[in-house]
Formats: sequence, C-alpha cells, structure tokens
Amino acid sequence: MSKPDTTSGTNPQTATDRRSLLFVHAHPDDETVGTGATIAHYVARDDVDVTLVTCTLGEEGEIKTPHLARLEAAQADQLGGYRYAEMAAAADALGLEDWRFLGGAGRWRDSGMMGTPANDHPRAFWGADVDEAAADLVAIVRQIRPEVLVTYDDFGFYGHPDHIQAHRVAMRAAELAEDTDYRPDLGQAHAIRKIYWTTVPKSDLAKSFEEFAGSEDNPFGDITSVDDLPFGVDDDVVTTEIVAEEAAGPKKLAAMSAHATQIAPEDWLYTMAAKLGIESILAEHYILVKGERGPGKGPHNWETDLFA
Ligand SMILES: CC(=O)N[C@H]1[C@@H](O[C@@H]2[C@H](O)[C@H](O)[C@@H](O)[C@H](O)[C@H]2O)O[C@H](CO)[C@@H](O)[C@@H]1O
Ligand SMILES: [Zn+2]
Repeated sequence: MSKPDTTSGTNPQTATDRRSLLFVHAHPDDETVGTGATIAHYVARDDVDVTLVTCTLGEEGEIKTPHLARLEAAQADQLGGYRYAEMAAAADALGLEDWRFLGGAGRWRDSGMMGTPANDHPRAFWGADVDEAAADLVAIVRQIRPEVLVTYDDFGFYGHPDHIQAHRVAMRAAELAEDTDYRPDLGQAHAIRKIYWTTVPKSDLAKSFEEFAGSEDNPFGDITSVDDLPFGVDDDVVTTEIVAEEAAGPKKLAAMSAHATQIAPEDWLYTMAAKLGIESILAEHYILVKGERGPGKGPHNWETDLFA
C-alpha cells in the first residue's frame, strides 16, 4: 500500500490527521525481534507514519549462516553491509517504508558484547558522545514530529552496550528536541507526547519456561527461574500490550528470516512460535515512561494502543 505523498502537500488527509511513531533500536534485527509485530500493526493503519532509526549496522554480530561466516568482523569485516541488506528486506516484510541509520549508515559501529575489544573501536557506538549522537536524532524528531517514541530501558533491555547507548541517546534526543533554545538550525522544537520502553512480562517468560522445560532446544539453558534472567518485569510494571492482528504474524516471521545471519532457523523464536502458536509472537509489551496512561483492559489494565 503506497502512502500518500506527505512531502508535496498532495496528501488527501491533512497533515494534522496523520500520527507519527518513532522506534529507536540498536542493531538490525532488534526492530523485528522486539517490536516487529507492533511495527507491522501500525504500518497497516492508514493514519500512522512509522519511522525506524537503527543506531549501528551490527558489524560485530555472530554469524549464524555458515556460508557467510567469513564476513565476520575478524575476517572480511563485511557483516555491516550485509546486515544493511537484511534490514532492507526485513523492513519490506513489515511494510516499513521509513527506516534510517543514526547519523547515516556506518556512522556508529556495533560495539560488540560488553567488555569485548570492539567496545574500544574509534566508531563504537558505546564510545559515542551522547549529545553528539543525540543531535542527529533531534533532527529526525523535529522533522517527523512523532507523537510516540519507543526505545529500551536504561539497561538496554538485556545489558548490551549498544542497547544501553540507544536508550541514552533516544532519551537525551527527546529532551533536547523540545528545548526551544537547543539548535534551532535542526528544526522547530517538538515535544514527544508519549515515550515507551520495551519489556517482557515475567508471566510470559514463565509460560516459555514451562513450554521449553526439559527440551533440548531450551533457549534458557540451565536458568531455572525467570528472576534469574537479565530481562523481564513483574506484570504490574507493564503498562501496555500491543497484540497485533493475525496478518502481522507472517510479516514478523518473514522479517525474522530476512535477518538470517542473526536468527537461525532453529532459533528459539521460531521454536516458540511453533510450540506456543503464532499468537506468541503477536503480543509485544511496553512500559510507559512519559505521558498520560490511556484506557486499558485486563487484570493489569494494560493499554492496548501506543497512541491511547
Ligand atoms: C539481539 C541483539 O541485540 N543481538 C546483538 C548481539 O548478538 C549476540 C552476540 O552476537 C553474541 O556473541 C552471541 O553469542 C549472541 O547469540 C547474539 O545474540 O550482539 C552482537 C554484537 O554486538 C550484535 O551484532 C547483535 O545484533
Ligand atoms: Zn541488538
């Protein structure tokens, strides 16, 4: 579905009718693994423009496709360019038209896992000056003027340095974007109405524990308690559950398969969808950290719409 041209003023809907939703993620694949169903859901709405900003190209990733193994950082160091193409294919699968890299593709490099030498690469995102990186994001915020921003919590959801830095840069950019004295050359100030951090309710993790208990492909390994995982929150900390329509399921699976160097066919995400059903990958959860909580439903009164 091609969107009306909102740049030349020919949009049949007035600009004020359209709503903007911004996702800030660390690596190509995070957008799909963590928020793929939500992206597909809002892209399918005819009143919402979705923008994804990814902070690095994922150059330091482990390669799960053996025939591409030599692209790894320690050998040909071509994984970043390859994951750019994976990002394009995944965006296509989700129907996402506006996807960008922070500062332009290649500005910031994947920092590798915490404590690895890649953390010290001169372009590592982990070593970026937060205000410098945030300035590029302010320009995007002031251009697309999002009502809602989605990013990670201050632990980066699971403690990866690029995820922690994506949180810091996104939150700093939201603060600077609304400051009328900050860099007027980057556009008119804009205040984002709602900000969410991605999360997973422990009740969902407990269900997965149960389903995988004893199986050889248990992604949780020898962890036996959800409280020992580096992510997950009590259900009453979650504020919002987006359950995408069934049609989003195949889109998220196609986007996952687009990220083949990162998500192998035997990956637990596929196994979970197979064991728990496609609905297990249609529900994605968030914590509202800025803005007024909207109407909700269920035992925890979770919002069902990011724009609520
Ligand atoms: C989901 C996510 O953030 N993936 C990151 C992460 O990938 C991990 C890394 O390659 C690790 O070495 C593997 O053992 C683990 O299975 C991967 O999830 O870190 C990568 C390097 O920074 C990054 O490219 C990838 O997108
Ligand atoms: Zn990541």
